[in-house]
Amino acid sequence: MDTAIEVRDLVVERRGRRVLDGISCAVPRGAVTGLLGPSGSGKTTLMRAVVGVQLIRSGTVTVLGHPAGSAPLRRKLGYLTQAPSVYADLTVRENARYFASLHGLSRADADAAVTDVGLAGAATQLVGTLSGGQRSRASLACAILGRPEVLVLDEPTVGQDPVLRTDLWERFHALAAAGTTLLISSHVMDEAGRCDRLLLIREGRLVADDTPAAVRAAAGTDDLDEAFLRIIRDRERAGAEKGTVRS
Ligand SMILES: Nc1ncnc2c1ncn2[C@@H]1O[C@H](COP(=O)(O)OP(=O)(O)OP(=O)(O)O)[C@@H](O)[C@H]1O
Repeated sequence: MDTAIEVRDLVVERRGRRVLDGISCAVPRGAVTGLLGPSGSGKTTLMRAVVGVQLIRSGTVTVLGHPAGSAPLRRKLGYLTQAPSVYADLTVRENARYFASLHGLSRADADAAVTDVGLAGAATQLVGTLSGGQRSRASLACAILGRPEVLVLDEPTVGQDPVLRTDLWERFHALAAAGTTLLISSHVMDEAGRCDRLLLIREGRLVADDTPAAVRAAAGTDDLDEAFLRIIRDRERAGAEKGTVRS
């Protein structure tokens, strides 16, 4: 496997509480990897560590062979945060063109990104007047327009209707087919099946790192929601048995 992101023994504490507890995983290049887990399980924290904006307690995070957050990665990594990061007093197009200019890209590149996220019809609308889902797509346009080698997208499909979600997933796969590495978080299990690989995280620990097919097979169910529950139950049972042996 050609690895784009490598995480080793990552421990993160926030306000004195351990929120990532020794995570190790590898994210393959040119594929869509889903980061799935319940609310508060540590998905955003892991993504922040990959982007290099999270203070870490120990461990290493390497992206395209460089330490996370280091200068060579600045132009190579795009990050979509959960909170839209576009200017409310500019139109969708003005935002995209502004971010394109920062990357030395053309207006045509900016307009293409706006079209890619399905916002061509709202290009001249002020971001402050968009719906939540549209605003999130305006942010997404700005994250993808530099054609970064690695895209870290924190819940990019929240608030989108089913048709748009399908369009966005098709776009993600088209980007991966063109060589982009995508790490995408979601807590919606029906999106897990759309990923090439899955990282399942719970309470700051990785509970699965495999393809959706292998996760289904290991858990003995086609339903990924159920598979996730079974994996957790099995781990808890194994942990309890270990505890019994020790005592
Ligand atoms: N700024 C912060 N200060 C202290 N603790 C934080 C901070 N941000 C998050 N946490 C805690 O870290 C843990 C992991 O949070 P994180 O945002 O990474 O989870 P998540 O899986 O992305 O959740 P969600 O799906 O709800 O976005 C949670 O217990 C959360 O309360």
